[in-house]
Amino acid sequence: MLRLRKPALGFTTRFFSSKYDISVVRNIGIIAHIDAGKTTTTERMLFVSGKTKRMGNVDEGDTITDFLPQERSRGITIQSAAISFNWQNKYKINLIDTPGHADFTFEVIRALKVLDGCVTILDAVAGVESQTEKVWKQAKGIPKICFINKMDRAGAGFSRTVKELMTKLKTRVVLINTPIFASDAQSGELVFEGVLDVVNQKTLIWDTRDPEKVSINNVFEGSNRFEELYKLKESLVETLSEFDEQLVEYFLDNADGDYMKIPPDVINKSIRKCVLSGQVSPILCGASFRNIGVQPLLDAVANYLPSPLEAKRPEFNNDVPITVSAKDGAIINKNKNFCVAQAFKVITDPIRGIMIYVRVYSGCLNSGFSVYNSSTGAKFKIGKLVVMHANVAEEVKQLRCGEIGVLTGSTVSENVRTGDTIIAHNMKKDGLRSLDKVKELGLKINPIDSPPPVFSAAIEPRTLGNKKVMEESIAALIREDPSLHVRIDEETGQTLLSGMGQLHLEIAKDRLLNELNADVEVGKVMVSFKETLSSSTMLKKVETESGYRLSILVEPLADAEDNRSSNEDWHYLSTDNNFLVVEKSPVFTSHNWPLQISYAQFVSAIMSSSIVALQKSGRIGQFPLHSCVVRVKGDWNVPTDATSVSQVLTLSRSLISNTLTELNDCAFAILEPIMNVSVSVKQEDIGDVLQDLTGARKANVLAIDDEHTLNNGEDTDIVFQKLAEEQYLPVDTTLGQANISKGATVNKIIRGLVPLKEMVMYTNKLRSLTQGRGTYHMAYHGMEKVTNDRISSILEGY
Ligand SMILES: Nc1nc2c(ncn2[C@@H]2O[C@H](COP(=O)(O)OP(=O)(O)OP(=O)(O)O)[C@@H](O)[C@H]2O)c(=O)[nH]1
Repeated sequence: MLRLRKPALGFTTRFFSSKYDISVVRNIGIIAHIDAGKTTTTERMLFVSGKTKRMGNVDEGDTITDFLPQERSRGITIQSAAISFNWQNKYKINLIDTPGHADFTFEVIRALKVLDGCVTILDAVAGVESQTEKVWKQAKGIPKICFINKMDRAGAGFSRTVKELMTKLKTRVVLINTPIFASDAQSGELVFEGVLDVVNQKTLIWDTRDPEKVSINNVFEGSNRFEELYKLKESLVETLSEFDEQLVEYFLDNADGDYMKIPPDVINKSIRKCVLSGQVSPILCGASFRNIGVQPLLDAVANYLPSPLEAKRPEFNNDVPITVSAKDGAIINKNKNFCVAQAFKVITDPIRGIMIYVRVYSGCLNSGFSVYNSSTGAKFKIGKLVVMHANVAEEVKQLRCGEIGVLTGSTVSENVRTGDTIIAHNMKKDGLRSLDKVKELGLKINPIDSPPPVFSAAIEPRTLGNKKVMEESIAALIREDPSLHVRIDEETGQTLLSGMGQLHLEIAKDRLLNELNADVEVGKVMVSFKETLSSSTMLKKVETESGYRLSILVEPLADAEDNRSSNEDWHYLSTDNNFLVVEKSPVFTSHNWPLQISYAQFVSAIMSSSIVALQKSGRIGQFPLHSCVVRVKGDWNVPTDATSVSQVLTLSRSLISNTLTELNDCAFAILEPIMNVSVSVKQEDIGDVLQDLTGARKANVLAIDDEHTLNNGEDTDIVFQKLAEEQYLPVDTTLGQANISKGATVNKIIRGLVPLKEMVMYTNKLRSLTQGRGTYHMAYHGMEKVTNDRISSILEGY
């Protein structure tokens, strides 16, 4: 028996204090459908790496990463938690465990923004579920490893899940290990006990009572697993050879044409190359709950996922030269001392106050640095820097290129929001003096998109005296979670809180009442409708005696996208798919900037006024505007001696409101959220469920498939179907050969697009139609114009 566990480091040990080697850093995320086992796998990773001394369990509510009271009581992940640990005393892994529930999709989006690689977890019984497909698409361009978890469950199908991965996610795969089962002496049933390691040509069998004990044995020619291993290794090498000529050369020159003679380091190098170029996804299997398969998964993270040196570059608003050096990491604009970081998460800690999570993309951030927020134009000093281990903080002096850490301190809280770009300069005392005004100070990493909120609820203080506490508490919630939105209804004066779903609003209510002690009453949860424009407004212009000049119009997003040119600068307005477009000024350029205020401050002022003006301007139901563009013409002017942007703010707000007021009613249309719904039912219930969906719920049914079908209707790819058929896969002994192609259960999946309004209270209806056997999952698909015959029913509810 070997012990695979590494010595515990404890929470406060800095991993690589003196010499910093960026190539050993792995910034990874764990993504999957709800309940696939993300948190359980994270918890086991922390244990086997020596980070924790005991294993937490989701079911007992004592995990490290799910530390919010709501997470522990409900057994689900609500917010993504970041934790750092090391592996093999060499690799430093910064891991983010993300939520699987569709209502918390923003948490996944913002984590993916700063991650370099992902582990996708799958439930071996459920296979590729709808949210897996969604997060896979969201993680486009990020190298991914797949871990087929829950191999211990009855009905687990390893090969069936691999086939689904290939056909539904359209990915090429290489099998790193496959399951090993043993026959239970008493029941005769197959019990999952370990894996066949294809790369190292070994078997790994876990002692489930002690997760650190693993029995590792070579598979020699003539032994009972050799034939299977040979076929798997052949398939692995053949797939890699399609993408890696060096491996073909090695095979021909050094391995005498024998797949088994290619050593693990050569295979690992080839897999790494193919994973980084996005050509294949390595597949591993295990049962985290039974502590099986986690160590090989961590090896795969270290071996195959990119370091920050190899990771995809962030997308910037401006073209700027980026080079990479092994010592310094990314160097932006040939300036080694130029630090660019992005804030991706804000939390309020009861002891430390506001904490801003950042990812450093170039240079170093030091505690006490003067920094610049190029998204808002604010300058401020950062306080302490810390690295988080879930909810435990370790103070550090510096965050270096590629690292993920947290900014703290009172100045930080007022000056940074989620998505902002932080810029620092490590050369002079006044770190900002020698930076290029537009190329460096104007550099912004594209912000983090927040999907539109689809549900809202009115919130009222129980007494008038509680109004201020309520407003401050809502502001604190939104600062942490920008996928929550608040607006005041102009007509009723009510405060409306909107979010991604019913659960999202329920959790927000819970936090307002119990964590933030806001004594509020929350009304009925209602669907959030929007309005949009079908034609542009007139251009409105203002010119003041003191020298301000602004020309603004509002247009439909589709029109602005059709006419997009390099002469304009696009800024996302943080909500409702709205944008601000600023046409380039021929007067104020990078070389000629005589103004006291910065470009970032000017843009930020118009962004704020646009957000407020667009929220109030719907004509038919007074809903917020969606998919619109506020365009500022390039002839704008600000007096050179103006030190504040308050005038820009006031003027732009009234221009936008006035030009929208002048539009005809027929230029507005109501939009409603449409959901991607999949309902899983028994064959005998399908008729009733279908009738209810297509009748009362106005569903557009796209497909009815067998569960585990390899064809997911919508966009089947013949090439991947064929590749999946040709892929060598071990027989799913737990299911029997026939089940690989036929599907293990008789459940049917109905997939369709349904207006969210018609899905309210669906849980109860489905329960009664299926005697509690049916389940469903829905996720936001998009906003669609409401047909004329439904407008009155929508307005009735408001
Ligand atoms: N049988 C079995 N159950 C598992 C395994 N891994 C996780 N589970 C169980 O599956 C359930 C969900 O596990 P979680 O780790 O919370 O799943 P998750 O993907 O983090 O869930 P969300 O974050 O809420 O989406 C819990 O009851 C776990 O005990 C496994 O390997 N085998």
